[in-house]
Amino acid sequence: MKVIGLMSGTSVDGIDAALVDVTGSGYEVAIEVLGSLTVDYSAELRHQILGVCSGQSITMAQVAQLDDEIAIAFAQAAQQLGPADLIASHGQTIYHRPPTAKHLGYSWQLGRGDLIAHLTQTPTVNDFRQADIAAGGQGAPLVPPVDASLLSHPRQHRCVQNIGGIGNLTYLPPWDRTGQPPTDIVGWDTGPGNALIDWAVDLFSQGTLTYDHNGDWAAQGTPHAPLIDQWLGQPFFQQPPPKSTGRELFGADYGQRCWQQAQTLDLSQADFLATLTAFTAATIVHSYQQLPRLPDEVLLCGGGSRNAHLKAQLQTQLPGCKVRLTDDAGLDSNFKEAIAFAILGYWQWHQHPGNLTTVTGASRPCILGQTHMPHT
Ligand SMILES: Nc1ncnc2c1ncn2[C@@H]1O[C@H](COP(=O)(O)OP(=O)(O)OP(=O)(O)O)[C@@H](O)[C@H]1O
Ligand SMILES: CC(=O)N[C@H]1[C@@H]2OC[C@@H](O2)[C@@H](O)[C@@H]1O[C@H](C)C(=O)O
Repeated sequence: MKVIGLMSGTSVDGIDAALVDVTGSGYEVAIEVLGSLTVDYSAELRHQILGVCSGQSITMAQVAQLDDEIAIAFAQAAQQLGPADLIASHGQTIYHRPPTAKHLGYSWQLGRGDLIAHLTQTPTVNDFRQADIAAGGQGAPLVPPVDASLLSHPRQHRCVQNIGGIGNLTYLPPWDRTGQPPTDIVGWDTGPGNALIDWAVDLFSQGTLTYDHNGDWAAQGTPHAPLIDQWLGQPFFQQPPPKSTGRELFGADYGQRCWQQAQTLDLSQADFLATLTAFTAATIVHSYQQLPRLPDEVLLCGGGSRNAHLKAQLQTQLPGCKVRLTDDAGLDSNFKEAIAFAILGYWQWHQHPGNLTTVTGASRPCILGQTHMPHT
């Protein structure tokens, strides 16, 4: 079955799309990636989405307009990849509230599925996070079971580390990828990925740059170790899994507070970027220290895997693990999340549960997503 996976994440940079031929059943799926592309959001649309994510008030009419603009952009991205049997669209997260002891989680993705189905004349699955959340789960991360199916190694312990706007890990004990996955797979959000670095680069470049290319700017500075230790003391990092987070915590306000602290210590812009980058690496390593054991290999994906400075820091802080890219295990690190949603869509179509309760904390396995059929 040919499935198009569509994903735009917490970096809000654009839509990643992958056309994937998926075969097999359950966790024993096989894939061939037939095409992929990224469609950048227009500066105006990105600005609007970031505004909403940072808590800016908008009217219901503006929400409706934004929802449609995102759906149209997603449909156009799918159309560029050509016809498919199914579209699996994550949509654009504009709000994510993890569950607490008092209330269920809440997660809102814009880009309505009915409109994508109508515009592309292709059945479309979306709203992947809702069923897991209704069952008491975090609703995120959802990609770990796909990581298990595509990236488990028969003898080695692996971790897959996505570095998007937010970072998330999947811990994969050895598995030969037949039958049911091991019950000790875990995964959770590690904290900020590129979100804080992107925020600071945007500020320092007065909006002319959106990210620190290869980490070159951070590489010119010196990290401030006591500040990193202080930031790691924050409750999110002490909280046991399952856990998830978003721009609601690691957004502009958080970045602003960090920059104020750095200024009182007379840190230069480069020193601040070096500190944020080292902090991002430290949050990931901190999460790995909570695992049953350190992995033999860490496979990076997401845009942050192209930040050479961040990757080098991870390798230094995890001396016993080989830090590589998912490409080294045969999966394109730039499009892994889009490919993963194609598989999650395939699982919905075949009514196979998509969440791992050991990851999200949901009370039961759930069929994830809603399918919208096109009306001819
Ligand atoms: N060459 C590079 N050097 C440094 N950073 C890079 C480079 N290329 C991309 N990035 C970073 O990757 C980000 C985009 O990553 P990605 O597309 O994985 O994010 P995302 O889709 O929002 O992810 P998620 O949903 O997992 O949060 C950019 O905002 C930028 O910070
Ligand atoms: C609510 C939401 O959109 N969460 C994203 C985000 O981006 C990274 C991290 O936070 C992860 O938990 C999740 O995305 C990935 C694709 C997931 O669900 O596995």
